[in-house]
Amino acid sequence: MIVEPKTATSKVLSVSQLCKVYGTTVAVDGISFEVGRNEIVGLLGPNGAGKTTTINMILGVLEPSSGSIRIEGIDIAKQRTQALSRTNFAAVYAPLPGNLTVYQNLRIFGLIYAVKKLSDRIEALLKQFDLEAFRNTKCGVLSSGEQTRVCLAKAMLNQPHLLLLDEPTASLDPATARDIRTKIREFTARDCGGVLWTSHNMYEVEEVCDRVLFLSHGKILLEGNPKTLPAEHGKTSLEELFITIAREPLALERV
Ligand SMILES: Nc1ncnc2c1ncn2[C@@H]1O[C@H](COP(=O)(O)OP(=O)(O)OP(=O)(O)O)[C@@H](O)[C@H]1O
Repeated sequence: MIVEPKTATSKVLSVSQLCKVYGTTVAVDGISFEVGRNEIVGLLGPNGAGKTTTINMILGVLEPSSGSIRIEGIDIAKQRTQALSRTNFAAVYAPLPGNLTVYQNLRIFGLIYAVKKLSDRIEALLKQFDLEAFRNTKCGVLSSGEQTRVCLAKAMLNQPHLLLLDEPTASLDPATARDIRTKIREFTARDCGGVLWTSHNMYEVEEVCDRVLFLSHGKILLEGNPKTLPAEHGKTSLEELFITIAREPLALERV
C-alpha cells in the first residue's frame, strides 16, 4: 500500500542544516526549522538576514549549498516536481503579468499547475477573493490591494499544502491588510496547509503568526510564540525585541 506523504507526517515543511554561500558571503548559515499543518510561522529578521534566500531555496528557485528541504516528507532535491506541486507562493515583488486579465492569469497558471476542473476552481477563487467584478480587467491597472488578492488567488489554485508569503500585506491599507490576514487564517484553519510568512510589520506578525523565527546574519537566533517571546527576553514588545536583534544580536545572550 502506498502511504500518502500527507498523512505520513504532521509537518508540511522540514528544513535541515540549510546553507547558502555566495563567494565569501554566507547568506543562510545552517538553519533548521519546521512548519506544521494548520500553522503560520513568521520568518523575521532585518534586511539582509537571509529570509528571501531561504524562501527561494524552499521554492526550488535557488539551489542550497548544503542541507535539505522536505515538503510533506518529500525531499525537493530528489523529487522536485512532486514536492513543489504541493507548494505555492505570493509576494508583492512578483506581480502577475499586467497585460493579461485576472481570468487569463488564473487560467494560464492553472494550466501550468495542471489544476483539475480548472474553470470551477477559478470561479470559486474569484468569489473567495472578491474578484468577480475584475475578471476581465487587466492586472496591470488593478490597485495594490486588488493585485494582492489576485496573487493570493493564483497561489491557492493548486490547493497548496505549503504557502510561502513574502510580505503579503506590504503597501496595503489597514482594512485590506486585515482582510488578507483573515483569508490566510481561514486557509490554515480550513485546509491542511501551513504557511511561512515574512513581514516587517510586528503588529501583524503578533496577530497572525503562531510561531516566529528570528533570523540574523543567516542564523536562527530565537524561536517562539510572538505573544510571549518579548517578555521571555526582557522586552515589552515584539518590535523592541526585533530592534535589539537587528542592532545587537549578542545582547540577547546577556538577558
Ligand atoms: N545573488 C547573490 N549574490 C551575492 N550575495 C547575495 C545574493 N543574494 C543575496 N545575497 C546576500 O545574502 C544576504 C541575504 O540576503 P536576502 O535577500 O536573503 O536577505 P533578506 O533577509 O531577504 O533581506 P530583505 O529584508 O532586505 O529582503 C545579504 O547579505 C545579500 O546581500
